[in-house]
Amino acid sequence: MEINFYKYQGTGNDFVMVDNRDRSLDLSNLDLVRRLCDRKFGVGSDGLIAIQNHRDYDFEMVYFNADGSQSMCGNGARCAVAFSAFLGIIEGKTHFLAIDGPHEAILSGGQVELLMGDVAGIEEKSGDFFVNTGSPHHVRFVEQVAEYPVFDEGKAIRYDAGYAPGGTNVNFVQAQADDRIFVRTYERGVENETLSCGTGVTAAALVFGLRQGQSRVKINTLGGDLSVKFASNPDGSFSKIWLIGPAEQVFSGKITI
Ligand SMILES: N[C@@H](CCC[C@H](N)C(=O)O)C(=O)O
Repeated sequence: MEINFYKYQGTGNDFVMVDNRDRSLDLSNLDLVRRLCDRKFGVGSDGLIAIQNHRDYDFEMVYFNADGSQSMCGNGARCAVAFSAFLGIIEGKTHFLAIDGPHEAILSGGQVELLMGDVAGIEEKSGDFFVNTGSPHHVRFVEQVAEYPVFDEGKAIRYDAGYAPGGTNVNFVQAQADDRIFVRTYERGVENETLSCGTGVTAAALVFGLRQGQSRVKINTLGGDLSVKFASNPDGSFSKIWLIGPAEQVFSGKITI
């Protein structure tokens, strides 16, 4: 059996995308998901996204990490919006469903503005921070993020007993200006550093923006530039959180299964 797939990247976070409106791909087959994401034995990606029909939304995004686990993916959602426009499901604006609930997005040129879910607040963790932006994120500020041992430190925190059993993603953040940060992320489910993580930079931007009194933060990642704007509320929560950045189709092909 052959299935058409597309490859997308959003600031270097890369995804195998499948139009699964006909449900031809069996998403309960996690061995297949893992094989397609494998960089040696498959297409190779940080995750796989299936676009499916939904009665109440333009589409549903079903996201898997490369290891077959599921969570919310901000960069993946931006790519899913671009892919849905490519498929003719949506035009400039959309209302779609992801694992953490409904989202809105605006697509203009190659840029996607994604409305994230509201965030309940920021937890302090012995000088670091924890924020759930649809996926769990530990945030640590460091001096020289370019030289920081992201894999080793990220893995240690990801598997820390305090985050068991689910674990967490881990973001290392360097302030570059009053309204700009550099972020490197160790992602659970990929079990490695990725070039960018959308929910991760959102978590880092909320912590940094609140501290700096900024409602818009620019973010550099190893894979490119993003920005986050948000409203902070008196009770410590955040709303109207927009993650903004590029999403691009890089190639397409056929999967033989
Ligand atoms: N790369 C993603 C995050 C994907 C989910 C994460 N690895 C997890 O399991 O929590 C993003 O862009 O947000």
